[in-house]
Amino acid sequence: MDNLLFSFSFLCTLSVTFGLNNSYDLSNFSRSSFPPGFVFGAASSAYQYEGGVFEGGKGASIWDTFTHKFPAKVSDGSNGDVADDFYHLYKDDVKLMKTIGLDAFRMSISWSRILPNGKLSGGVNKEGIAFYNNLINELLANGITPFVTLFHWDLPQALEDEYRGFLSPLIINYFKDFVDICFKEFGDRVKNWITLNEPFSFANGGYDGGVVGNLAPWRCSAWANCQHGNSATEPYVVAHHLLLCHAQAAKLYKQTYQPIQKGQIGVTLVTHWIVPYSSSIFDVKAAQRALDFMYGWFIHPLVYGEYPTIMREILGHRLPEFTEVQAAALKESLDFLGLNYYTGNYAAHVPSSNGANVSSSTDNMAHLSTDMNGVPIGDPTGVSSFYVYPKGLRDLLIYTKERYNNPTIYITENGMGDLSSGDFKRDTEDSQRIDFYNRHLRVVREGIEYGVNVKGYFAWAFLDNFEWNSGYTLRFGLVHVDYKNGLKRTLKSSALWFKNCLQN
Ligand SMILES: N=C(Cc1ccccc1)N[C@@H]1O[C@H](CO[C@@H]2OC[C@@H](O)[C@H](O)[C@H]2O)[C@@H](O)[C@H](O)[C@H]1O
Repeated sequence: MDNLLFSFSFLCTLSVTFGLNNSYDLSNFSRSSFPPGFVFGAASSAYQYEGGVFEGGKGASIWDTFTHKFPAKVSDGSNGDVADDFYHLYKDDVKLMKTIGLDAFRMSISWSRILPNGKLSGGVNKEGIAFYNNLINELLANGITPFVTLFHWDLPQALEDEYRGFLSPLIINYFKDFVDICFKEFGDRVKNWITLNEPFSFANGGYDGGVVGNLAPWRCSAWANCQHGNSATEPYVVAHHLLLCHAQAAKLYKQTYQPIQKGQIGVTLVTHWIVPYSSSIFDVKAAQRALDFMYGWFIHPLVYGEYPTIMREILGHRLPEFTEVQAAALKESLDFLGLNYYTGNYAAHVPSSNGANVSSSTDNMAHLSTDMNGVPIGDPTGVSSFYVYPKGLRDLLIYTKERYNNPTIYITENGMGDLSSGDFKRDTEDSQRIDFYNRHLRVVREGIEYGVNVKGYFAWAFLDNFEWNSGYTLRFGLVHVDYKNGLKRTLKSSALWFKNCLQN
């Protein structure tokens, strides 16, 4: 049994042998439950929060284009033109962060707000620089540490039009020019940088759509109902360029800025935890394949400088190669790993496709499901594909420690969505969200006790916001936003629960 499978099976055994079971003591957590200096935060992203779509000199992003050209791809036909109007309301929101007692706030920088047409040659937008300086200063003035994501999917439309965005290797230098400005302008105060948010989701959602649904720029094969694209090849090209963008950005930061600014840089990856549908070796192997195709696709190159063996075996030349220099740059690129975790899935073996309808979502030869013999993997949530499965987060943390050299980890997103009911009381008295956070924070603490090097935890999300293909129909926030009443903010029960826990 190869060592990957061994470690995966080891993990399954562990959860039985050591009684790491599913029943949780639901008592509230307190800061003292976690190591000194453990960071508690909440997260956001530019397109989902800011609004100000064309204010202050901002250029169009692919999400501005996608939501305006294809409103039917968003369940309520909405867009981020206004969103939470964070662009204008951020000072009040920072005060709410302080009221809750958050240590940190994860935000992203809109590339097209800094470089309206994506490139230096198009000019730097000074109003964009000013907005992020004001936001960063407001956070710091209120004792809140900014964690800044440089790319959270909102690519400048101009780069998509001129070069096809991340399908072109040219994107690597354009991304480097963009992050150079950010390090230079904000790096004296920003000490926690995340290059990319979920390269898996951008590559799968933007170029295949099979797992996360169709995200901008909405390319995939014709048989999957896209006008342009190739689900069998483009996700791997885009993912390769995303990894090279990350490596270049990290190299620039470490060589030019880190010695003076003394910050740290990492990347945020997302994965479900994958459980074999049965104890048959076929399903155990299918689960490992599914994990490698979602998580290993990115973490393996970042730790070992190469894609998982199983991906190379299945994909052959569909999977690009790293040069030795690129592999070395990847392996040196992480000060920390950001992990986004939402749910678990079962995986059952399926034979390889007969050559028809090949896609990155089915290359793993695994059928993913959220139930076993009709029994769901956990409590349902407002998101039809997300079930509450805290054990998966613990198993993921232990797996990452054992398999990927025990990196420093921040949980950069964890949370649950409710279907927006329109009833204020129902939407703000969110007891299931309290239970969700309590159960997931408990397993983070178990992971730390097991020796996993977790340094912080960010709730997704700080505010209810524009939830991509779900628009405003889903609410993930600790803070309620009333879209029918001037975007009024109200702390939900979960925000008050966090406040209580964080002050002890
Ligand atoms: N949404 C993702 C991408 C994803 C979706 C399904 C399965 C795996 C990964 N990831 C993070 O989830 C957060 C919650 O995402 C929601 O998940 C459920 C979907 O139905 C909904 O459309 C999406 O916004 C996003 O707001 C963050 O911007 C993003 O970083």
